[in-house]
Amino acid sequence: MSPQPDDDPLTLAIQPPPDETPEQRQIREAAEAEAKRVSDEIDEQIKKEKELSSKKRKPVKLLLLGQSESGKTATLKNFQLTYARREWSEELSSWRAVIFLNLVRNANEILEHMVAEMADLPYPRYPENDSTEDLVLRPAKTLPPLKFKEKHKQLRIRLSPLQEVQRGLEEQLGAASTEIYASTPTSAAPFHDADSSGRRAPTEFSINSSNGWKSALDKFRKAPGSRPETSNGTAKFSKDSEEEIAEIIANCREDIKSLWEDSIVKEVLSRRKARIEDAPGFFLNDTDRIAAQTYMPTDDDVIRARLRTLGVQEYRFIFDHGRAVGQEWRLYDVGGTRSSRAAWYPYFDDVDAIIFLAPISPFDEKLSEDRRVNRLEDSYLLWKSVCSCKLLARTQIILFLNKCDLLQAKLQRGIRIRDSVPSFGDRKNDLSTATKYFQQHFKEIARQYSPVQRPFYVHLTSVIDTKSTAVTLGAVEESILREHLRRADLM
Ligand SMILES: Nc1nc2c(ncn2[C@@H]2O[C@H](COP(=O)(O)OP(=O)(O)OP(=O)(O)O)[C@@H](O)[C@H]2O)c(=O)[nH]1
Ligand SMILES: [Mg+2]
Repeated sequence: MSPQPDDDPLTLAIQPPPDETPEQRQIREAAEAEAKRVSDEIDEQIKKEKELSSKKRKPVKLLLLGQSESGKTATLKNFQLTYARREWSEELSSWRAVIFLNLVRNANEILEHMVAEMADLPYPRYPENDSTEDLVLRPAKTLPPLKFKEKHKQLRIRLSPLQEVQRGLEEQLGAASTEIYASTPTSAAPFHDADSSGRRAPTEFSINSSNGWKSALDKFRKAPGSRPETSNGTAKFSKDSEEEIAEIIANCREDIKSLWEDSIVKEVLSRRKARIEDAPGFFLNDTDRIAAQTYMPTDDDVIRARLRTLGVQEYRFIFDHGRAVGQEWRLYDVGGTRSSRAAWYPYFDDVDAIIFLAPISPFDEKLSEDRRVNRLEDSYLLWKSVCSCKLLARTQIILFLNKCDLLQAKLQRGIRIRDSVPSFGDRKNDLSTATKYFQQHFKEIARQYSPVQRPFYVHLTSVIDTKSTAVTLGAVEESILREHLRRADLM
């Protein structure tokens, strides 16, 4: 039998005494009201703290934008290296195949130039409407022929297995492992049309986890022992193909080094204006280390490895230290070629911040996908479109003027900016003047085209330098987090 209300010990305990005087009753009721007020206040405080912590827990969304080869993926890798060490370490070994491919490609490219020079083939010509003077190439014959020796023929024969290795690796790593050289001309910002018409770009361009470097690496990892088929259907690499590839490359080590160090080969490259050392994924100065069966990639190798991003890739990290420890960040890394940019627009919605990468070293280079377009000019156009995009009007944009190391090296070689950028005029041709000049140009575009004025955040970077990039990312992290919380408060 359940107790009657009057018998309940708790009810009995809190009941006012039967002989309570009116004064005692007043005091008791006041005390009860005060206790309730304190209790309500505590409840309210708990509710607010819960709300704040759920706002904090909302993932920070960060989009990496910029033309192809601007350093978006390299920046993403720096984030992972700095804030998610465990995942980074787990992935390190998967990059071995990509680095092998980069090195092998370096060697094959030199061989191609050497063979062309031996056969006295004319130098490649770029389209008629290409206006850069240094690309107007002469036929090989105008210079005295180079004195190739037996050694060069031997190198060509002994290094021929590297062609098969390159094909095998490209097949296994998929489309991300090859660059786009020419595509149908597209505008700098094909997403712009979606913005102005108020329509969203088609969503089939959204995250496609079956492409991009992450899945390229996964494919390779899942395929130990697989037999990649060559174009004629024969299986070229048996057993553990990566180990077999490592062995072939290790056997070619001395020849690769000898090719790269040869003075006639250097002259070939100079005549053909092939600056392999400035191109993405250059590893020929590390042949000793990489062309070894026991080779394992270092942090720096992975940052310098080149694998093109396809589509849009999402990476989720829980930051393992720093101010944002425990906070989830979602980084979106996009493919930067002109034809990939239509896929960006759906990601502009609800993004906390954008890091825009503009490489400033290629002021005298053309886009590989459209050889009529100067790379710096393309970055200006893209920056203008991003700054003027209405959907991004209130989004924090951080500009990285990247590849400062390569710019420095170029200027030291005596390449004059004003030859490619006439408006640079008679300014001093040094790093500090050049970076100030480019920075001013980007700042002016932001001021002129942003629908709502916003602070101009800029960093001079060389994102292959992991130490200095970690410091930059520290500042970026703080500023993005502050903005993230401010936005959360407004919601
Ligand atoms: N020397 C130097 N190399 C850099 C720098 N930033 C990036 N790279 C290298 O340039 C190459 C291209 O960089 P990625 O990060 O792959 O370029 P991306 O912007 O992701 O290019 P897409 O995926 O094609 O859009 C890689 O090999 C990088 O290691 C830099 O500041 N200095
Ligand atoms: Mg990329």
